[in-house]
Formats: sequence, C-alpha cells, structure tokens
Amino acid sequence: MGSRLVLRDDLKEKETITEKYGKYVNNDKQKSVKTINDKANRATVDQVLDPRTIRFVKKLFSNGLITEMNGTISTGKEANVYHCYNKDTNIEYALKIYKTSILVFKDRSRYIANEYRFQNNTSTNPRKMIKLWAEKEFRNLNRLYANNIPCPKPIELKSHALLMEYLTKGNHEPSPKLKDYDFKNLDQIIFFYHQMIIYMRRMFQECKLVHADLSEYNSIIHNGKLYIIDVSQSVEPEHPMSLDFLRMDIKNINDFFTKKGLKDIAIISEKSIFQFIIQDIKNFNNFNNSIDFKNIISLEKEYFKILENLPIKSSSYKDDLEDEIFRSIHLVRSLNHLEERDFEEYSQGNIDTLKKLSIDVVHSSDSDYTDSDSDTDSDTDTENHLHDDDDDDENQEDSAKESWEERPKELKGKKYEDKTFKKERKKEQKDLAREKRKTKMKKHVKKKLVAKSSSNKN
Ligand SMILES: Nc1ncnc2c1ncn2[C@@H]1O[C@H](COP(=O)(O)OP(=O)(O)OP(=O)(O)O)[C@@H](O)[C@H]1O
Ligand SMILES: [Mg+2]
Repeated sequence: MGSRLVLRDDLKEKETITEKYGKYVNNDKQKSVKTINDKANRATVDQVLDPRTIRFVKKLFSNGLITEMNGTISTGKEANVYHCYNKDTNIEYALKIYKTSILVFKDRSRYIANEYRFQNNTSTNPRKMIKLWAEKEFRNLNRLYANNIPCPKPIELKSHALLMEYLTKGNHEPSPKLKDYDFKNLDQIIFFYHQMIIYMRRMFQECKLVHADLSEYNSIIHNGKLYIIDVSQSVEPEHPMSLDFLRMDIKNINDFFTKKGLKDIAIISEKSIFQFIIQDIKNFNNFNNSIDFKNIISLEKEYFKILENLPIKSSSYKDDLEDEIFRSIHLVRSLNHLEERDFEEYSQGNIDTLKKLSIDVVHSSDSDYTDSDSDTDSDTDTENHLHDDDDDDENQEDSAKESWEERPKELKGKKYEDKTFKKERKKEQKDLAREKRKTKMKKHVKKKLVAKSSSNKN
C-alpha cells in the first residue's frame, strides 16, 4: 500500500478506507460491506459506502484521479466528505458522497420543487434523486468557479460522488470553517462580513444563484480568503422561494457577524443588504459606471465602497422589528408565482409585492443562465410580470405608502432608509405606475380569475 498520509487523529480511521475497502474496491467480487462488524463503521458504510457507491469510487481509482481514499473530513446529515490523495501527483482531494437514505431526502424537496433541473425527473427513486442532487452541486460549483467566486474546484462527478479540490491549511488538515476561524482583529471581521455580502450579490447577479444554506458552516477561510462551499441546495432566482431563501441567508450572516461583535459597528439592515444584492447596478448612486465590469478587483472595490456607506443598523428594538417585518413580507415576484389561494388576499392588496418594496429585481430576461456543461437549456424566462395591483395605477404610490402606513406607527422608521434608495424608490414608483398602465390586466380577465378562485373555494 502506498505511503499513508498522516492525518489528524480525529480524521484517522483504524485503517485507511482503501485498506478497509481497498480489497472491496479492487477485486471484482464485491463482498458486501455489510460484513463489517464495527457498528459505527457499518452505520457510516450503510448510509454512504454501499457496494454500489464503492463501484463509483473505484472509477476514480481506475481513471487515475486518486490512489488513496482516507478518513472522513466530515460526516454530515446529508453527505460524508472523505480525504483523498493522488500519490503520483501529490494532490489532495475532497470526495463528497451523498447519503442515499430517503429520510435525508425528505427535507430537500422544497429546494427541488419548480427547479427546472429536476422537473423532468418524475421518479422518486432516492438513488436517482441524490444523483441529480450531486449533479446540481457539481454544476453550481462550476458556476461559481467560472465566475471567479472562490470555491473548491469541481473535478469529477461519478453519480452521487463528487470529487473536488481539497482546501487544506497544510499538513493535510482542512482549512477552517468561517465559524472556527481565528480572526485577527475587528477590521478583518468587517472585511469578511462585507466580502460575504459581495459574494452573495455576485452569486445572484453573475451566477444567477441563491445559496439557500449560507452560514458560517458553509464557508471556509482558505489561504486568508473566504470560500463558499456546499451549493447542492442553491436555487436560481426564478425558483418561487428564492427570495425567501435569500432573506434566510442574509439573516444567518447578520446573526453570525453580530455574535462576532459587529453590532452597532458594521451590521447593515437585512433589507438594505437584500436591496444591495438584487438591485440593478444602475440604481446605485455614485457608482463609478465607467469601471471595467470584467475586472473583478475594481468591481469588488466599488462594492466595498457602497457597503461602507450604507446606514448601520442600530441595536434599537425598532430596527430589529423592521428586519423582522421585512423577513415576514410575502414577496411575490410575478403573478405566475401567486398561489390561487393567495389571489384573493392579493387582490385586496394584502400581499406585499417586491415592486412595492421598490426593489428593482433583476429582470428575469437577464437571468437566463445556461450551464456550460449542461445539455438542458435553462428554463424559459418567466416573464417578470408587473404586478397587476388592485389599486388604481395613479395612486400606486399612495397604496405602497398606505401598506407601509398600516404598520404600527413607530415603525415608520424611514429615517434609516438610505437617501439614495428613497430617491430611487420615488422614481421607481413613478416608472412603475407608467409601465403598469401599459400592461394593466383587463377587468374582465381579472373578474374571471377572481370568480375562478372563489368557485374553487366552495
Ligand atoms: N473541498 C473541501 N475542502 C476542505 N474541507 C471541505 C471541503 N468540502 C467540505 N469540507 C468540509 O466538510 C464539511 C461538510 O461539507 P458540506 O457542508 O459540503 O457537506 P454537508 O453535507 O452540507 O455537511 P453538513 O451537513 O455538515 O453541512 C464542511 O463544513 C467543511 O468543513
Ligand atoms: Mg454543509
């Protein structure tokens, strides 16, 4: 057996996986790994390294990508991540193998619904589903990597086994998660906070992805840089829950950096971060539009400047409440995302629309992203309908104000609203009213929809 990597004790298994399974991986008569009597191993093995999976791993050996498969870097609820090595090239890899148990798959379904990459897959066979899931992670990692957003380089995908670059801090040890990173000082914490928000914007704008599970557990500091990992659940902006997932990501990041001492120092309100991420670039004031957008360094420099000038969230109760309200708003992106049952609510103006939040959502026409490695084109653009609001166009502004006014008085808190955003908001609403006049839904069509939804009721 080749020289064994000296892994950190808690990574070392009694014998390397190759030694343990090598005999299974290399010889053709694949003995069932179930013969392994050690209970802990068996649990891991059954959930992940069943004979079928070992066959896929064997392909990574036979095509010369790896020569050793060592201990686990992590055993998560969804997947195990193993350390692998190629002794000829002296390159280390991380091999993420998804668990096939259907239980794990149950709570993944909300990410899959309406996801075009799953749509034509009607089977509920868990093996097929995890294969798709791993393929999604592979593709999403490719998108980040292709857009120079730091992430482990995806190397090879064999069914539900994903081989990628191993982020190591040396001595074969994995680089630390953001949550375990030992920050030098407050400036460095602020830098990584802003960097994370910039990556969220660049993922949304350039990769057309919302991470949907972003946190200090799914980011790594490697060679002093922030890396994004675990993009298996990431969705496209067209996914009906994408903006809910985005708001969840923003809350997770704000919570983590608040715990790191940035409260009252650098924490930006969730709503302002949300606007920063999905605003169209032309809405940013004093943004130096003459920069070369292909030049990531100058683009990110501009982004850092904007973030440094956004209003800091005070630790007052009302700011927290404002974020809470913002998180709870039911954002409807387009009529075709509106559930039948909501139509009534909506037609009485009880559902906030993104437009009312005067957030200029990236037009879905720009969001058509075809993965270079995929054979399926990305789904047809869902028109970004202007919401057909029940209020009369002319007083669109009043109704937006009205719904805002309905909130408890003390929450008027507009004084926190960035002046530029306020000006933009006014301009946006005027444009919106003008634009809507063109596409207002005909009365008889609306009557039919409302009649239909009420007949469904009885
Ligand atoms: N390419 C990599 N290089 C180094 N470490 C990695 C790599 N990929 C994953 N890890 C480590 O393995 C852990 C789990 O990886 P990941 O989050 O992708 O899997 P998961 O199934 O989501 O696990 P969990 O449920 O614990 O989040 C990461 O938090 C990280 O510490
Ligand atoms: Mg994870």
